[in-house]
Amino acid sequence: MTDRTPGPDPELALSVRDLKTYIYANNRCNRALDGVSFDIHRGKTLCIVGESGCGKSVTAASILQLLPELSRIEEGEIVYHGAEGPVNIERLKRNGRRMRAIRGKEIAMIFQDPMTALNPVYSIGFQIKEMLLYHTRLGKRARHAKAIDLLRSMGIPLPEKRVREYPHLYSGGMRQRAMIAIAMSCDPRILIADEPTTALDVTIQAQIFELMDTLKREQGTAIMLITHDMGVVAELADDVAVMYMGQIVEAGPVGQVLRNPLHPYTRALLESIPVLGRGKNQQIRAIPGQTPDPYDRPTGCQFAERCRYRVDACAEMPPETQVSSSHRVRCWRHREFMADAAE
Ligand SMILES: Nc1ncnc2c1ncn2[C@@H]1O[C@H](COP(=O)(O)OP(=O)(O)OP(=O)(O)O)[C@@H](O)[C@H]1O
Repeated sequence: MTDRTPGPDPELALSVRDLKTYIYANNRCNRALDGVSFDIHRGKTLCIVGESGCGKSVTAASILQLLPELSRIEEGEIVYHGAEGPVNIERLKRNGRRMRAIRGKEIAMIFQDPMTALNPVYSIGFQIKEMLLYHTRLGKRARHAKAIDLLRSMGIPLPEKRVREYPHLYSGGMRQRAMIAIAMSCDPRILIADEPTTALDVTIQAQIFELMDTLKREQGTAIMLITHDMGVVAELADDVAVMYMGQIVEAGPVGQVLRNPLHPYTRALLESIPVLGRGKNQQIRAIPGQTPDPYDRPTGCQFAERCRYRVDACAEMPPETQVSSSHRVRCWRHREFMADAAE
């Protein structure tokens, strides 16, 4: 008999399973990530969306082993699928050789504010070349040529001149492009982008998103994009994971989740975005109430207090239910929303 067990998915770049990352302060514990699972695939963008404090950045920091002090991965797995086979990141030493090689070279990150990542006292070219020196075997000339090529491919005009310039001479959009150039310099398999365009105006924002989309399509980079904006999700995501208070409350292919949102929180996020062309009288609903104190969470559904569909059952934590092969949700009442969509 032939073995029909499916082999590992060759497109899988990262898989996170039941990840629990806790932060400790004053003898109290914040379950910042409380059982988070998702996959990131090559050539696809996964958007992680949710309000401030839901755990988006702690997810990124867990993957890169850059967690704040007094925080710890308590349970779960983060498996990076690199060229040399799977690696359990959570078992690596934070500053060990393997983790340092993965961080930056294989999994790169760009941040909201490029000035926090760019060093003001070195030229942009120097900073790209440093990455190449540290992570590749390229010689001096090749590093310089690659730095210019990278700036050119990021749409920076006159790259031969600008490679020598310092960050303060770059505009906000150009700095963000330079940061992406540094991140992409070693051809990472995964690019994590934490709200990369929040500080930029909408035209530049659209250009940066287009650039990220090109990287995904042409280089097969797997992108994990962190955002609080459902508009960004609709535009860029292949898959989406909606987070609330350290849990993924709904996840799936973007078309399925946006067309048929099954969690009241996803619905509320969708109602909170303005739609172009509907005029200024359109109903945009802010989500009422506030997130609970992370150090003193309710035992049941974390969203219940703010949920207009709340019932008694919500005092108990709803299980995660798989509603199709790739769409999952954590809400006692999701079947009713499925029925709504079918009508
Ligand atoms: N350095 C830190 N020290 C203590 N608690 C932290 C720290 N960073 C995050 N937290 C806590 O961890 C939880 C998750 O926060 P996280 O920063 O991941 O949220 P986020 O979704 O990225 O928010 P934002 O959109 O504001 O960046 C929150 O309860 C937050 O208060």
